Amino acid sequence: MNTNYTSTRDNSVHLSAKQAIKKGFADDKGLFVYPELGQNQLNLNEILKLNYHDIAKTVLAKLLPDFSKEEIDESVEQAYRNSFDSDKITPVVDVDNFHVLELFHGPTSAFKDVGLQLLPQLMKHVLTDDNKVMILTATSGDTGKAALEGFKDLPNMGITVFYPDGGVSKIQKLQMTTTGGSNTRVAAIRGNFDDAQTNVKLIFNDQKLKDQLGDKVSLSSANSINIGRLIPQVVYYFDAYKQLVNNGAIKAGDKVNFTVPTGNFGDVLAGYYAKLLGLPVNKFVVASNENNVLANFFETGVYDRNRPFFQTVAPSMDIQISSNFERLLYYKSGEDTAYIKQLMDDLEDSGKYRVSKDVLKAIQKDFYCGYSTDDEIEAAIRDVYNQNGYLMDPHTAAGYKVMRDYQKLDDTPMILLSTASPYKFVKAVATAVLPEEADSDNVLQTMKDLSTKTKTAIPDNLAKVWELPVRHETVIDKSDMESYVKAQVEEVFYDKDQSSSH
Ligand SMILES: N[C@@H](CCOP(=O)(O)O)C(=O)O
Repeated sequence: MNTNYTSTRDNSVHLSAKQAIKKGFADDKGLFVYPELGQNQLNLNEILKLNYHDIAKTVLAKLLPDFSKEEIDESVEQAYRNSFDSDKITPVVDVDNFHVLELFHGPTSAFKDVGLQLLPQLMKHVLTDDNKVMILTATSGDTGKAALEGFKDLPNMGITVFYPDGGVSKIQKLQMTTTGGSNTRVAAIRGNFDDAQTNVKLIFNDQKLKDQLGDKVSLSSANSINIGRLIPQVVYYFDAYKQLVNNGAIKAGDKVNFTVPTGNFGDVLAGYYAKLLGLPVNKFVVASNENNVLANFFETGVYDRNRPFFQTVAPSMDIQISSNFERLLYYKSGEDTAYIKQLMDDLEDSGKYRVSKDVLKAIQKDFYCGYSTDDEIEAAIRDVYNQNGYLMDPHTAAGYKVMRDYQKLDDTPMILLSTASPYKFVKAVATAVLPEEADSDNVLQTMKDLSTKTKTAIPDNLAKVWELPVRHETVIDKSDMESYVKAQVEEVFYDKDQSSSH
């Protein structure tokens, strides 16, 4: 068996990709990583000849070596055959002197669909006949709905989503709470995203709960902490580069920059994996919102989450513990798992850690980081719409502002990742381009007016979500998440007669 994966916190761990996907999260609280990722690169010239599906198969074959060719082919085809409204899956659009990589053409209008249409298909090949898995997901708005949609009604799989009560947009909430399916569960928690993510991680490592669930039921994750969610995102970096080569914007081998708005650091880490696998990238420009822990880290080398938590107009990035940053530290420290364990223990004990000068320098070599305030996000949406007729969502707009700052230093061709449809964040977008309706409580009407004014189509799933009955109204304390999970495992796997209204 190929046991290519280890833990960021203990290099004596050896697991296959299938085992890592099934577990989602390491027993030592670390994340699964593929050591020496840069040692065996992909052939860029070959990749440039492929369509999206075939690039996906090539990347997966490299990073998930214990999946058979048939398993990978079937998973990719099932994931992407009919679910996206663009043949390109993730099309690149030219705007001004930069390119926008639109990642919101999937069934829930967010980039999370790219990973979460594929992860459930991979999971089918991971579970043996009598295995059952409950997928636990912490969301600040986008991952939740994409995970619910991906895992809905799949045999032997259940999906439980926790979101911060009052901490997501009205439409994000509606998307999640109207989800059908007999195996879907959604609970708002009294707390923020970091509380949800921290408690989900604690639940994964709760031995008493594992004993109660027994051998046949395991828990796993649909967040980017799971390599099966993260690796599919590597694909669109290669595909975007190919699109630029094909439309003559760059020549094969030229370097590009990517700007990535991010909270949990998964999306931009997937880009770094693409670079390690041979994609010619000069810089990754990382954009946060006012929860600017990462931006401060890039200046000081100190990751310090002891600060107020802000609810911003870009709620999916309202995150102060960027889980995947741990994976970057692993690679940038020379895969020093003892060092990573020490840093993460410091974070747990005191809410902060300081990296060495060498590690900070190594990170700054590939990454630049900045942040955007709510006012800057609003101005960016307005300016780009007025000047270029292109409508951005608030997260993409946060990226735009930081990208413009960085472009003063470097004129390498730039690709800005657009992470979600503007129609998921109608209030913030209307404030920028439809100010007369910004205060309206009628979000559906504002959505329609936004579409009329900007001559852009409302994605089907977001237009129809208003007609669906609300099925999930549970609100719980964060301290009750574990008992909630236990009860949902019982219902989903052992009591098929239960009403699916939760
Ligand atoms: N931004 C996310 C938060 C979780 O991030 P993930 O990429 O690790 O799933 C969200 O919208 O839920």
